[in-house]
Amino acid sequence: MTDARRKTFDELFAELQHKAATRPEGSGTVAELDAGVHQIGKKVVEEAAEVWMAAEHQTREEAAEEISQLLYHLQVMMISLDLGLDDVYRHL
Ligand SMILES: N=c1c2ncn([C@@H]3O[C@H](COP(=O)(O)OP(=O)(O)OP(=O)(O)O)[C@@H](O)[C@H]3O)c2ncn1[C@@H]1O[C@H](COP(=O)(O)O)[C@@H](O)[C@H]1O
Repeated sequence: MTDARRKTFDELFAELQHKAATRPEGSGTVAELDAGVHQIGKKVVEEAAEVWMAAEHQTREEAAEEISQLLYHLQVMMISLDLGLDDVYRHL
């Protein structure tokens, strides 16, 4: 991971929505969506634990990477539940 910004939260969400709609071959997102809410939930919990461990025992950069992965899996869960960004943002 470089310091250059690759994409924002909203941009990633739009990309994942597009993947879900077009189902390109080889997409990990499509595979995770097909695996279902239970499996996505396990990834969310796994990544949350990795964020915690990285925060306590690893570098800030490693923690940032784990946080990005947690955000990704949360977005997959949102799409699986047919939740849009506004459905979540209105609770912030
Ligand atoms: N940002 C992410 C992203 N963050 C995390 N992950 C996935 O989350 C998992 C990270 O888990 P770990 O590092 O713990 O690795 P792991 O435990 O070995 O992973 P698994 O064996 O469980 O798959 C991996 O499966 C990654 O592929 C992501 N997968 C995809 N994206 C982005 O999502 C977009 C769509 O991706 P595709 O659907 O694959 O085309 C692209 O822009 C990608 O860059």
